[in-house]
Amino acid sequence: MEKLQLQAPAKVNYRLDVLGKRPDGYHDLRMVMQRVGLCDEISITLSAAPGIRVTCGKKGVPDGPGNIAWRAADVLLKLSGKEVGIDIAIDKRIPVAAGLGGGSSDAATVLMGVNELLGLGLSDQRLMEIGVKLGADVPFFIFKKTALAEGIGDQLTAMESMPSLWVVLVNPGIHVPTAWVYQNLILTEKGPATIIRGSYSSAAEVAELLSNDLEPVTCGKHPLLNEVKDMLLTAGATGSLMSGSGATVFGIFEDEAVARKAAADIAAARGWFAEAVQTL
Ligand SMILES: C[C@](O)(CO)[C@H](O)COP(=O)(O)OP(=O)(O)OC[C@H]1O[C@@H](n2ccc(N)nc2=O)[C@H](O)[C@@H]1O
Ligand SMILES: Nc1ncnc2c1ncn2[C@@H]1O[C@H](COP(=O)(O)OP(=O)(O)OP(=O)(O)O)[C@@H](O)[C@H]1O
Repeated sequence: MEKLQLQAPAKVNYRLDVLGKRPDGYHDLRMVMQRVGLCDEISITLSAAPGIRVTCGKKGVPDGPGNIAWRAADVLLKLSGKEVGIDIAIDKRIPVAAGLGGGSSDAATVLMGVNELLGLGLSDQRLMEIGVKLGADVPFFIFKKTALAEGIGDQLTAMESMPSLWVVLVNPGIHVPTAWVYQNLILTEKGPATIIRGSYSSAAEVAELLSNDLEPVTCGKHPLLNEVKDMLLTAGATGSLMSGSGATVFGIFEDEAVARKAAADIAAARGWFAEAVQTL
């Protein structure tokens, strides 16, 4: 039957301001979110045998109903009322529990893919409303543009203009549960919020935007991450920051060769995950 082969990209947070805690335990945020060209490969196949089957085969990622991609397919299959089977195979390239939104991107990609395969005709807006119930980052991956994200991360406004950059992602094998980071965040009174413009035109301008309120929490527990940030700057990055709740750290570069050399040198020296990718 019908099959789709799709790519689910990772994201980095150029900025993450925590504005306050909500009565439901979630936090109000103000973020700038950017997709990057490190992708999970997802194939979705419709079959006659009813049920949803997810295979991933990556350590730390469950097959079956524990997988966020399974839950995404389940919502749409139930909504369709159809008696078909959905087989999902995920080739996981994005580090897990790494602040790169890998699970959220898989879920968003499955929502968009199953919508198409089952001919449901749901709008992106509707898919985003369904997606936010699976995870706060899911709507961003359906939006598909560099965004100012507010609310819990689901109120999205497209940035007017952002430069195409090289991003070096470095993960020293540290996995951090997002819920733990938010639970250990100490909210402090801050001065007036920095203005976020709609338009940035160079790595130097984006570097001025780089700031993440979750960084002190994760770096406090894993001080090695401060060293990773410095390694990226020494290797020529215009700026470096932890992404999301961590523990992946990224550096921004204008020059492809410098970015590729930085990633190769860090991977060779320390044996860590280090890749140079482009912004999407
Ligand atoms: C850190 C980020 O990745 C930045 O983009 C997101 O804020 C997290 O997005 P996510 O992983 O899709 O988040 P969810 O799966 O919905 O929630 C994971 C946990 O993070 C906390 N959480 C998440 C989003 C938010 N605005 N406030 C929160 O406090 C909640 O305690 C929740 O239990
Ligand atoms: N398809 C999936 N891909 C990755 N992790 C998954 C998936 N399904 C379930 N999980 C579980 O979700 C947790 C981590 O999710 P994910 O990789 O999205 O974290 P993250 O990259 O830190 O996300 P964020 O940037 O939103 O903080 C792990 O406990 C993992 O077992």
